[in-house]
Amino acid sequence: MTTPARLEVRHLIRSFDRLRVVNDVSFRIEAGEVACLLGPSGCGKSTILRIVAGVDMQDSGSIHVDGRLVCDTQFRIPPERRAIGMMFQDFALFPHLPVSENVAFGLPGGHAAHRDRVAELLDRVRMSRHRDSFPHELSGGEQQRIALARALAPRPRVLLMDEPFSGLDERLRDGIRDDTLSLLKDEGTAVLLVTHEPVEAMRMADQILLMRAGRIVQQGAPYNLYNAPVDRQAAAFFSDINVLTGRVRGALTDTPFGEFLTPGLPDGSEVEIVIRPQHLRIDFDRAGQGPAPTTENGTAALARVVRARYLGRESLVEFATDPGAIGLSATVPGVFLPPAGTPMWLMLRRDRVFVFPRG
Ligand SMILES: Nc1ncnc2c1ncn2[C@@H]1O[C@H](COP(=O)(O)OP(=O)(O)OP(=O)(O)O)[C@@H](O)[C@H]1O
Repeated sequence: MTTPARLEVRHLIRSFDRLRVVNDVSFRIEAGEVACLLGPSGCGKSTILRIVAGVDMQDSGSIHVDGRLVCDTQFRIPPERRAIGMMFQDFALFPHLPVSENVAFGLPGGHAAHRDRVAELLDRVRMSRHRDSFPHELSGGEQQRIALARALAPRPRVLLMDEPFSGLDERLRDGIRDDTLSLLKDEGTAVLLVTHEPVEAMRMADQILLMRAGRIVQQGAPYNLYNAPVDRQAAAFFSDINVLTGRVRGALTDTPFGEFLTPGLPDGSEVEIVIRPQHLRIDFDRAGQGPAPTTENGTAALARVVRARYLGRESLVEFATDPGAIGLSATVPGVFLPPAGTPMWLMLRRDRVFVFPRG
């Protein structure tokens, strides 16, 4: 028998006005693991969070914590007895209570009974000197740290976080995310975090649950989602993509970059060959006839620069193939700004190409 997960959600379904906004969603999160529900606005992420928290009810499916049933359609443990903590986007601190009382709010007996735990958490989030301040005296980042300390104070088995960094200044976010992650790991709680930002999910998650229209379309480690997306949309969620289209003939598809193996797809069917801009190779030998084909990079295709822009850490160069005028983008580290019209040879990193039947 497998060990029960800290949080397990089985076959969750929820409809509003006969529209299924959560459509047969299942996943497991282990203790100490951070899972990110990632997807575009309206795909059902917050609805799942609310059902797990107990403030909304599913139409079917069940929720289990450490193997114990928390809620199905017949049985329901009330939210306050689920050992599930919640941290909201707006932090929802109590304005009339000082920091220490805010942190102690969910603890039976309040601050007086739990001075050590409150002090430990305030120290951990580097807010000890603000213990007597009121929320309005704190910056957004400081309020976030108090909200985190408050959510963790009762040692919840599971912590739910709904876009917890979205209200923060962009420049502060990376640092706060990293501090939050290290505290969550030390506490060993299972975390279900909702976000619509791929960068945030990549940075925070042990496991990403990628959602679209009420379903989980792919789940796994950030590395797997980035490097082995299930379809074109999943690939496009994490970065810009280049797409070449072609038709299968004898398990091969011909493109300006040579033939690609497309086994298992019927003759005549259309395929999309997807590549991220950082995996398009530019050959800098501009005057020559182009590099010889290699197994790693396939055949080179001639293209002309349409536009080049400097983005800070890298440059983005847009090309059109010659002939064919297929638009392709490549990112190049540092400053690389060739003038429009410059001919260049391009190659695709074959091991980084994704081939999908055309959707
Ligand atoms: N109480 C409700 N009554 C009717 N429709 C609802 C209700 N709650 C959510 N919905 C609808 O369900 C869908 C999913 O909403 P949900 O808030 O779960 O999406 P989300 O992925 O969290 O989006 P966002 O990132 O914008 O918060 C939306 O179309 C929303 O309008």
